[in-house]
Amino acid sequence: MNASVTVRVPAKVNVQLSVGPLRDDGYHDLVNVFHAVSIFDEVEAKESESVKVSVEGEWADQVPLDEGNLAVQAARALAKHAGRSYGVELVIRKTIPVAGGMAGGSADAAGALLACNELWGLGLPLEDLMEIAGDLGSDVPFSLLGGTAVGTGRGERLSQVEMGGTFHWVFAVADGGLSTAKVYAECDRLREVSGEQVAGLQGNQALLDALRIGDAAGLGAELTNDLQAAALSLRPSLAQTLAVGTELGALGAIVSGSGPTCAFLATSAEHARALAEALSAADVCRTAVPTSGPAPGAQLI
Ligand SMILES: C[C@](O)(CO)[C@H](O)COP(=O)(O)OP(=O)(O)OC[C@H]1O[C@@H](n2ccc(N)nc2=O)[C@H](O)[C@@H]1O
Ligand SMILES: Nc1ncnc2c1ncn2[C@@H]1O[C@H](COP(=O)(O)OP(=O)(O)OP(=O)(O)O)[C@@H](O)[C@H]1O
Repeated sequence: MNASVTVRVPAKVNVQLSVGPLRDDGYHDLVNVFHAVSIFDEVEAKESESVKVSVEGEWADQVPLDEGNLAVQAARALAKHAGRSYGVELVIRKTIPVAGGMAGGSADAAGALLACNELWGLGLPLEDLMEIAGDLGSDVPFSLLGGTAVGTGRGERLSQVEMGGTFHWVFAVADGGLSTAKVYAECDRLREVSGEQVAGLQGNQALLDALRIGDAAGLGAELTNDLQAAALSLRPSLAQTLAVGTELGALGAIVSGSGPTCAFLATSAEHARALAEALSAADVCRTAVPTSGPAPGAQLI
């Protein structure tokens, strides 16, 4: 048994998010092309008699410290799977924005699964952890896997996408988050009002080809997010953030998942740095962060 284990887990952006009709269980079927990016939370797991959590970093005050914390839920779910009442002290070092559409809570849950599996010496294979992850949240399996992957079902059934290079991104982080459930509900409401019929869900071949050959311009042209209209309806100021990034030369601009973070695709690392500076100066976001993808999934460090 190790006395302490630390895991690093990436944030994500959805480069295609196609949303089907509301299911009877309250979820939506998706075609969800996830792409992990190099913004990471760290989850440290230390020996302890009981399950405890603390959070450090810029976003710490927005993260619950009780049973609502997804990392705590993950530790408990893993102990239950193992049939034991293990304890753990979890320390989350948060860099991923909270309620930002970048799967921050899911990252911490994935980190806790991997760290506790190691701390408790369980030796469960990734496929078992992925199974537990899917019950914790639709995005949690991808946080374990990382890279780029197509998610179907609720987004929890994953198949990895072959990748041909590195993409350079800027994330414009907003003040205040958006509730994922409310954004899905707003998507349903807007569809009801407009009478829009949801067509069959399928992967966009041009997008998958652009990912495969590392074609940033091709990827930028094909970015789509069915939740974007709903996020803009709930947070109209995001329209200006997207417009400014586009005017500043982004190859593509999109709301990240359920928002309110906006993602911009750049031509190079240098372009991403310049774009981030210009977005910050334009005063259309709280902060703009240059980064790249794909990033690896949850990893012991
Ligand atoms: C928007 C995305 O981040 C895109 O990757 C995900 O679809 C959301 O994944 P998540 O945050 O892990 O969401 P969950 O914790 O599974 O679900 C939160 C809520 O989002 C809605 N939800 C989520 C996933 C899905 N396929 N359909 C949904 O309608 C449901 O109202 C659900 O109660
Ligand atoms: N470890 C955690 N980190 C962040 N938020 C957490 C955590 N555990 C529980 N939460 C709760 O979950 C809510 C959603 O946070 P999260 O950062 O996962 O949103 P998100 O990035 O928009 O999710 P997604 O992109 O998966 O839809 C927060 O408002 C917070 O109350």
